[in-house]
Amino acid sequence: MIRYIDDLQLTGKRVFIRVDFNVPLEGKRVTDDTRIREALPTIRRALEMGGKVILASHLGRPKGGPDPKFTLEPAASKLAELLGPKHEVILADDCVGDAVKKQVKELKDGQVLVLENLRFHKEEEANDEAFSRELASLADVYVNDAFGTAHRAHASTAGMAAFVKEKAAGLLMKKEIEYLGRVLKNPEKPFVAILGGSKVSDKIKVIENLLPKVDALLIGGAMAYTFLKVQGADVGKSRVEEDKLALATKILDAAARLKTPIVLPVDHVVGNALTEQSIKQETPDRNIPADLMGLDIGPKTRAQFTQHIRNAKTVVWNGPMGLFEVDKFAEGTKVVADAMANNRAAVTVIGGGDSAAAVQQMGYGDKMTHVSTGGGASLEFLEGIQLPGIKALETK
Ligand SMILES: Nc1ncnc2c1ncn2[C@@H]1O[C@H](COP(=O)(O)OP(=O)(O)O)[C@@H](O)[C@H]1O
Ligand SMILES: O=C(OP(=O)(O)O)[C@H](O)COP(=O)(O)O
Repeated sequence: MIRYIDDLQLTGKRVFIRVDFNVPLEGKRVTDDTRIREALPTIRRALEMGGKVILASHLGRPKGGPDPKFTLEPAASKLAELLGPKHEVILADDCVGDAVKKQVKELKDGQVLVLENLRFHKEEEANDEAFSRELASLADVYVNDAFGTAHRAHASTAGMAAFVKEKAAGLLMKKEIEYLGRVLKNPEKPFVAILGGSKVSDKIKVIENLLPKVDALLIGGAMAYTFLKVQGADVGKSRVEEDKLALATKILDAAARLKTPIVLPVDHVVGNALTEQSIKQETPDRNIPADLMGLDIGPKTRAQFTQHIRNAKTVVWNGPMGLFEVDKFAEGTKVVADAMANNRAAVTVIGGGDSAAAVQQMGYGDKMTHVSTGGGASLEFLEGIQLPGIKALETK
């Protein structure tokens, strides 16, 4: 059983909240504050419930020692801006040690203490027991709201849960488990999954887990060419994982046995380079000229995919339909986002990573039922793996 923050009594207690403030930066500027905004409901709830709020996160992949390039300072400033003048946000110099203990002790009502990057200590990623205990010593209550990092068994995401009196999931974690879980457990039918992105190998376990559950699996993006090659189509210079052809064959056979349609592109937008300078052509069918590569799904495929999405009651999508970073190859990704946004009768869930970024960028974010804040974490969740960060919250 997992308890949620609302199930706890927080008045006067030190509430240690593991958040995922691993946000993209340009210098000192946070270029996408989604993860910070998504953590606000839990932070606000803990403050309203009278808790003394301590936030901890990693940022980037520093090499196990302090490094100013990876300070949480930009994230803490962004948080202060989002929380408004009623709350003071204090950034600690470290995440453990006597100075931090003192700051926790002196924390006043309404103040929020942000600990410095957990990965400045190599013990964090090593899930070191002594370090876990040290983090736990700062907490009366441990709340994990870092869904984006829930696939890591680190001290702050898993280890410390064993050494705290009380533990619970935060509201973002709750939302992620609810919506991603619904897709896996009892999706309303018809249930359509759309997978794209660069590699079959990244999505193989997701395909295997979803195949028996979905009414149709739509495949776009570069990964489609490995499947098309197996089926005997000409794929030209498209990205194909030659060493995954046998695997793709196995998946197509499994789908045939289950009578689950795998819908592959029937036409493409092709080019000769991965840049805006590339030529752009549409193919009349699924074959690609020898000297060109498939960089987006074509208009007939877009229409087919749209039709499937329009009729669905549950849609889950992970991975772009083409080289969406280049405008002239972004149409397929946009059409899928648009079709999902316009199906108001369906539960629409976007796995994190590039597809989530594309959906936000294109302005469809708030039109989806749920856009996951986790890339790797949402993929592993959809693979059916119990994430260590969630498992650690289980109580008897
Ligand atoms: N046809 C294609 N040719 C080359 N690159 C592609 C193609 N389709 C998608 N991509 C690229 O794949 C990347 C996303 O792949 P991936 O990391 O697997 O997706 P996600 O992060 O959503 O799981 C993007 O950079 C996108 O431009
Ligand atoms: O951004 C993250 O992962 P993601 O890019 O897969 O969503 C998480 O914060 C985990 O970071 P990590 O992959 O350095 O452990």
